[in-house]
Formats: sequence, C-alpha cells, structure tokens
Amino acid sequence: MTSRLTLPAPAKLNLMLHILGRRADGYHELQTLFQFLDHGDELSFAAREDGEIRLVTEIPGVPHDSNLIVRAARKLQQLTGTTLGADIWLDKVLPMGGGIGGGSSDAATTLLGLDHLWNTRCGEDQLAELGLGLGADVPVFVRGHAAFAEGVGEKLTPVDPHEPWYVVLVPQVSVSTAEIFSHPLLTRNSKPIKVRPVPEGNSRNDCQAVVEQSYPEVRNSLNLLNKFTNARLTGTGSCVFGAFPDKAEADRVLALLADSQTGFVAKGSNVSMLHRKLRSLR
Ligand SMILES: C[C@](O)(CO)[C@H](O)COP(=O)(O)OP(=O)(O)OC[C@H]1O[C@@H](n2ccc(N)nc2=O)[C@H](O)[C@@H]1O
Ligand SMILES: Nc1ncnc2c1ncn2[C@@H]1O[C@H](COP(=O)(O)OP(=O)(O)OP(=O)(O)O)[C@@H](O)[C@H]1O
Repeated sequence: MTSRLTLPAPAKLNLMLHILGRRADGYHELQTLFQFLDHGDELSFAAREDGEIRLVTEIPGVPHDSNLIVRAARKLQQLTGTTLGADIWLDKVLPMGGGIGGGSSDAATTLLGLDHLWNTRCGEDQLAELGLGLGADVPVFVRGHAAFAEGVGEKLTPVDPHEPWYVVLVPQVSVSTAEIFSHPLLTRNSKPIKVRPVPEGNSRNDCQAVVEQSYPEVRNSLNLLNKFTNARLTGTGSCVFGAFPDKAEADRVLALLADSQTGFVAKGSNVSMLHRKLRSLR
C-alpha cells in the first residue's frame, strides 16, 4: 500500500480587521491580525503515478473541480510540471463560510503537503504566491506564522500576540464574503495603523456592523458571548470569538451557552499546527 501523508489544516481568527479602502478591481485594502487555532480539518495525501488528482471525500455542495484542494493541487502540478498526481482525503471539521478560513487552509495544506510528497521543492515563497491566486487568506496559512497583514491580506509581517484560549461560536448561517465586501454601508475609510505595537485588546472588525445588521443570528451570538468577555467577529463571519486566560474558563463559558449555541474551544497559536507537524517530519 502506498504511504499516506496526513496533515492538519488549522483555522484562523482575525483578531482585528480594518478596511482602508477599495481598489479599482473591487478588492479591499485591509489591515488585519491573523492568529491560528489549534483546531481544524485534516487532510491525507497519497501519490498517484498517473497524474490524476482525486479528492476521495467530496464536500456536499462543492463540485469536485471547484474544491480549493483540487484547484491547489492542479496549480502545483502546472507550476512544477510533475507527472505525479494524488488521492486526497479530507476530514472536514471547520464550518464553511465561517470566517475561520477553512477552504483557504485546506488549499495551503494541499500546497505544502504535495510539495513535500512530490518532492517538488517549491518552498514557501513560491507557494504563497501561488496560493494568493486561490484566495486572499491562503498565503498566511502557507507561511504558518501569526501575522499582521496588509494589502488584500498578502503583505505579511510576522508577529507574536498572546496565545489565549478562545471560545468560538458558530452561528448557523453562512455569510458570503463577497456580499459583505460589496455592502453599501461597509466602513471603508479606516486610518492605517502601525504594525507595532501589535494591535491587541480593544480592537475592532470593520465588517462587524453590516454583518450584525444582515444576520440577526450573528448579533445574538455576539450579545451572548459579550456577557463574559469582549466578543468579536472573525473575517466576514459568521463565527464570533472571545479570549479567556485558560481552558477551564473557556470550557465553562461554552457549557453555559450550549443550550442555544454551537461552538468550540481552541488555543490560539502563533505557529500553525501544520508547520509544527511539517517540522517534525524533516
Ligand atoms: C475577510 C478575510 O477573511 C480576512 O481574513 C479575507 O480577506 C477573505 O479572504 P478569502 O475568503 O480568501 O477571500 P477571496 O476568496 O480572495 O475573496 C472573496 C471575495 O471577498 C472580497 N474581498 C476579499 C478580500 C479582500 N481583501 N477584499 C475583498 O473585497 C472580494 O469580493 C472577493 O470576491
Ligand atoms: N476545501 C474547501 N473547504 C471549504 N470550502 C470550500 C472548499 N473548497 C471550496 N470551498 C468553497 O468556499 C466557500 C468558503 O469556504 P470557507 O470555509 O473557506 O469560508 P470562510 O471560512 O468564510 O473563509 P474566509 O475566512 O477565508 O472568508 C465554501 O462555501 C465553498 O463553496
């Protein structure tokens, strides 16, 4: 039997997100602070000699060839000219359309995993550039270090914010990133801030007001979590999160909300689980 390479695809949080303006191509200039969670999907890869890319475990509602995993694998094949293919298995844990970067993280894990398995040795610089073509959030997952991001999210400065425990609530709605970024009431004129000191604490997400307005479920989750800590939206939602000093406190709060809320507890991490695993393989 061919050996399988199994790797995690962690979630991310946007600890703050400021929108500075809109570019001519419709994309927005952002400043955002990314941190990873020790919680995510898991992917397994096995090389194929015939060059085919096959996602064995498809996601209902996402056509095989549109899945970011398949698109990432094909892009890497094109870039490197390898004759190898892969069978890929996905254990989907992260909610979709949750603003915690599941699809982008799957794509980054595919790029790094297949670069390792195929021995194509592209390295992080090339893979981050390739990943940007798949989504604005892919490069930070390729780099694997918490970062202050500028541009559309691709200009990354590594940073080391605190690593608290988080309660992440998952309102049962899927928010379209494109819909929020095209909303007429979105605030798009935040003043640029400096990378250092790292903006932590009372930071805001400029998408939060319009998401709360359009999705009452998200507002409700924010209100509930706000009773215990400063709750914020991640990305364009739907997920909301709050920090706690230890796991016991985070578990306690999630349990208190469990009647009406779906969610999970996870530790913030400045080095992604993916990179920790890859280092252990080298
Ligand atoms: C909001 C964030 O989650 C913050 O981390 C990301 O910037 C979004 O990253 P993503 O999901 O990888 O986004 P993409 O797939 O590249 O873009 C989805 C849609 O969001 C809008 N979009 C995204 C990123 C950005 N900087 N400006 C935008 O206006 C665009 O309309 C685009 O069509
Ligand atoms: N491997 C994948 N995992 C999840 N979604 C995928 C994948 N491939 C394609 N998609 C599509 O991408 C959409 C967005 O999924 P994703 O889970 O990345 O959202 P998100 O967490 O809001 O992302 P972000 O934080 O980057 O905005 C899904 O609704 C789905 O149609």
